Amino acid sequence: MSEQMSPADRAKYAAAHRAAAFVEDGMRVGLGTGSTAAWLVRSLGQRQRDEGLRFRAVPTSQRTAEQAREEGIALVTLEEAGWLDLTIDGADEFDAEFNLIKGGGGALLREKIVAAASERMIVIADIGKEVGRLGAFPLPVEVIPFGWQATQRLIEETLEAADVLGREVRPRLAGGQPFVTDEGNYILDLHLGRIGQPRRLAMVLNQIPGVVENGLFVDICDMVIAGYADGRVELRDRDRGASQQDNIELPRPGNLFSDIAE
Ligand SMILES: O=C(CO)[C@H](O)[C@H](O)COP(=O)(O)O
Repeated sequence: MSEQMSPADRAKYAAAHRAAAFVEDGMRVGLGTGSTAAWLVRSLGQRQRDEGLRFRAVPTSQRTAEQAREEGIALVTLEEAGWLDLTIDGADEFDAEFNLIKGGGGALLREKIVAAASERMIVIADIGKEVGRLGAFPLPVEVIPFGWQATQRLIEETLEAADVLGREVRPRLAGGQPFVTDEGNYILDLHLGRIGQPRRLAMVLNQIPGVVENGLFVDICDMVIAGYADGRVELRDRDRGASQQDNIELPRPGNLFSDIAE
């Protein structure tokens, strides 16, 4: 691997490269968003060039769509694809029950729709994203711009009523203005510290008027591929309840990859 890569990037690349091997000819594949997913898109582009792999992909963001086009990956809409064989995406946190926090990159809505419309979802992440309990990473909630302050207040009241300890809700900003998602919505980041019941919280949040979707992914992820800085990867399969370690020889990503390493 490239000498300039940080340990976290090496781990992300290892996980993404291993996950790319799960894509087969003719598949319809959901492509996630973020720096780990960007390594995946590069790895899949490489497989197309080296092996003649052919598949169609649904991107979860404009950012991923642009990168996939540059790699020559055939893109289709979710409407055109109908249903997907596999989605591969990053995560901000994952726990032992395969629950996730996603949306650090602001693409949680499309990411959840695409993952839920897939036979299988594989999460790729550096091992540092594993947590005993979700919640140290602020939970993103996508809200409609109309009356978003009222939605924020309703979320705060709901958290208070549910006795959630940390309940600071902050609008996400970009350049001093509200961050706008690909769907034209805003993001509120919930600083909770610790999420005791992710399934319950996900359901409660989605009942609040103005909330479009939240970044808790429960019962969606089927496999986690966790990467280590030395290139090792660990595959955890939800159905098999088993963990497998791979020591694969990683090809050097080279300078081509330096632009996508955050
Ligand atoms: O949910 C996401 C984007 O909305 C990303 O998957 C998540 O933020 C992880 O990003 P990265 O791979 O850059 O660490």
